[in-house]
Amino acid sequence: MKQSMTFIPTLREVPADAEVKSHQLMLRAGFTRQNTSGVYSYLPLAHKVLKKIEQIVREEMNNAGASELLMPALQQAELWQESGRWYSYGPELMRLKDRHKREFALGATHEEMITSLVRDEIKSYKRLPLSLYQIQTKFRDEKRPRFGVLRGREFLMKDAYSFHATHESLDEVYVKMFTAYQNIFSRCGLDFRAVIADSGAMGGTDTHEFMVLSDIGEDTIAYSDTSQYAANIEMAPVIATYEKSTEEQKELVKIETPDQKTIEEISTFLNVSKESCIKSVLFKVDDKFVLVLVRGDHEVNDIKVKNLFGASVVELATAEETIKALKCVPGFIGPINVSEDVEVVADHAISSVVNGVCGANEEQFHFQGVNIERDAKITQLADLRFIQEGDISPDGEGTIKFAKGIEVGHVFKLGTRYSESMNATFLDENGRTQPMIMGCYGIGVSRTLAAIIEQHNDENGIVWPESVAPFQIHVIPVNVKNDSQKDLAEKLYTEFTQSGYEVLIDDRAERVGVKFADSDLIGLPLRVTVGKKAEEGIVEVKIRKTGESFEVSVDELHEKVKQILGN
Ligand SMILES: O=C(C[C@@H]1CCCCN1)Cn1cnc2cc(Cl)c(F)cc2c1=O
Ligand SMILES: [Mg+2]
Repeated sequence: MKQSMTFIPTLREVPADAEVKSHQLMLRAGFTRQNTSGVYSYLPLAHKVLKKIEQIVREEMNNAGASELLMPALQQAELWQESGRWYSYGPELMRLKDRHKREFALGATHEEMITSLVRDEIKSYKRLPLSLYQIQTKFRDEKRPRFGVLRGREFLMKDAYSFHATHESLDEVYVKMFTAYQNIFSRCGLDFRAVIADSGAMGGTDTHEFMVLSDIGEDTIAYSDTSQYAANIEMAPVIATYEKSTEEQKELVKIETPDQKTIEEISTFLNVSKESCIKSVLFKVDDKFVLVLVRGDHEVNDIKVKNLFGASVVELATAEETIKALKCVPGFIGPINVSEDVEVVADHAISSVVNGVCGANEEQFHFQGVNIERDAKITQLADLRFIQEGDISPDGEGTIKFAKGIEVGHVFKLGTRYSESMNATFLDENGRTQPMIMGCYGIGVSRTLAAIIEQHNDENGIVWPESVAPFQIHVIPVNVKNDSQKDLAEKLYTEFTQSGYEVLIDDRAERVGVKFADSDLIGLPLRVTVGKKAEEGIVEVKIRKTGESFEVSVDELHEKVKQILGN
């Protein structure tokens, strides 16, 4: 491709509103432009990288036995009404009406679509298992689109779905997909971890997320410092046990604690440890109030609360709701003398608190000498806190450390969540009608592109792994007005292209400083500069990754390039 003919609008300055490296570099290197919040165009260089990533995805999906198809983005509301998700999803699901006022969703995902397609055609166990996938634009009206294409409202996803007669068959395909994902992200040059995840509203059992390690990742990974254990912190179970102090139980005493609300303030004001404070957090779990107790040095894990109650919505109660439910302003609430319509549950660590402190459900007052099993009515003790660094690893080996990750893949064992609600059944070998067992497997293709940039860049720009680079070689004539430089550069461009390399030539009449700065920004693996020594048949080769550069005679050049780029 000739740069004078294509469209690579590079920027000298770092755009102010781009907070993360990949967003900055995609704008500066002319890979993307934002059209509106969360909506982006992928310019020619980004488009070529997307195609490279897609090609890797296709090869691995096909190798895992899946067949590619393409489903509609326009999804009739009836499908989502059958699964119930038309009602359970809120503003994130983009909806529209056609000219006949019929309602549609813009595809946020395709469980309903694929299930309705397969149920009409597959009736016998003999036709199972079946794995299908697509690579298509998804629409999700994110509340806070940010970080460029990392969290957009329109993005490219590979979504695969598998259908099975038995759970064993699903297990087999799940492993094949898991392996395919490991291959895909390795081939994209990513440093990633597969972590045990929370299946959330998807139901089903096993689920893993593929996380690219990055400080700007929104997800927190809890991993063991000695074993292979790694989980999304949302679901990492806590197996720690707590020794109970032997001190005598004291009387319950109400004390004045003027304006002392947080655990920090209370433990300082009363000169007690955080471990002996009881943190009370009021949630709305679907449509009822639940007061969750955790030890003062722990945090409530709202996903665990959600899973404990099998709820679809769990939200922190507002101040008004708190006053309504507990007859007390936030900051002084607690589990003692709580009205019947508030359920109180506690994390396991609470049972080790002796003579603790908690809110008195009276403004400006707390209780001391609190012994929960004596003074309050707890309906359940459960694992309700976030795991912390230093906790014992859930597999019993080593201690937990945290890392931030960008979720680029997510695989689920769905079970019959959709086949039952949408009546996708088959006749098993005994002639009995059964719901199909399903799996689903997603990769954020456009997010993967940005994640690669997050992990492959330096102070001068992007440093593409060769496997996904938009081009392999950047030929740069220093001065296109000098015939020997111009002719040699074009000759090399033609020869490299004929040898099968993908070549970008900067044939613009720009100053060499601009060309080199743009070349570093765009970040192709290899640069061949044709400058003053063109007459002597000498060019300069530069390796983008290492910064190493050296002069090479033209007749050794092809051999040298072959060594560096492989092929
Ligand atoms: O997408 C999945 C599960 C798997 C992931 C792999 C590929 C197939 N889908 C989970 N999820 C996430 N956000 C969503 C947002 C909206 Cl607005 C929606 F309507 C539905 C979903 C939704 O279902
Ligand atoms: Mg996910």
